[in-house]
Amino acid sequence: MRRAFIAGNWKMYKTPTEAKAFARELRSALADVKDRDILVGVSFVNIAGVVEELKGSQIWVAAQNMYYEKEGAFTGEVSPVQLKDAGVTHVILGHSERRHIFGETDEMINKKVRAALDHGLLPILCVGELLEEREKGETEKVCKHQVVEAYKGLSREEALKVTIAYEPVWAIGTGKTATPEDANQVHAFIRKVLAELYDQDVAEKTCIQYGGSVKPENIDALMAQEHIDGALVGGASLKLDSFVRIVRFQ
Ligand SMILES: O=C(CO)COP(=O)(O)O
Repeated sequence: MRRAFIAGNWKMYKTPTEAKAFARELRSALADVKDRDILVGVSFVNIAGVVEELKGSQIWVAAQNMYYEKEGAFTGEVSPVQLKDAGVTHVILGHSERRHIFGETDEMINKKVRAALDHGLLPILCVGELLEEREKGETEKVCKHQVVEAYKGLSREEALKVTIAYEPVWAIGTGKTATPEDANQVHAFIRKVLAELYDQDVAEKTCIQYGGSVKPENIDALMAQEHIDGALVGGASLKLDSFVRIVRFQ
């Protein structure tokens, strides 16, 4: 059985002061939850405060992006070595907002996945199709391409360290969720791609989260699906009650 993994992606929300206070509240509200993995993905400037608040708890902290070089003249960028030292365990890579607003390519994402693993960070790789791609029936083709490109050069052992978040772009921040059955079908397909790239064991062990308008009202139905192992939650992770309810899915 795969362990459930619920992650909040705070995106570019919360100041350092707000993030610290929220992390403290979250820690106490979730203190008794031990049977699932929990993570918050925070802005770079919020890492130090949130890591401090969550130290010794079971809630992990992720960055939402990074550069793939370990150091150098890359003004404005943040390296995996810096992130590791700052206390994050995971890094969200290839989010659709990175791909579509900031022009990240599959090649860059592959380099970032490589660099994260080289420096002891666990990648959460986001994949997902645009609305027009879904309408053209290209969902599987797009997701396969993004997975194959991102995993290029990864050994089997490295592949086992990657979490995938399937986030259909048309469902992000729109209130439209893929139906649990539709999402499950794509998750099953992604597992098939992993079996082709590696083997059945990698396919079965890889955690695949769903993301896109996850809310307290739909989390239970999503998590009831065989191939949905968790969620990457945007808007609904910013409020204590809703994120706590999502983490406590039944
Ligand atoms: O992009 C997302 C998580 O990474 C999803 O965002 P929403 O939950 O706000 O739709």
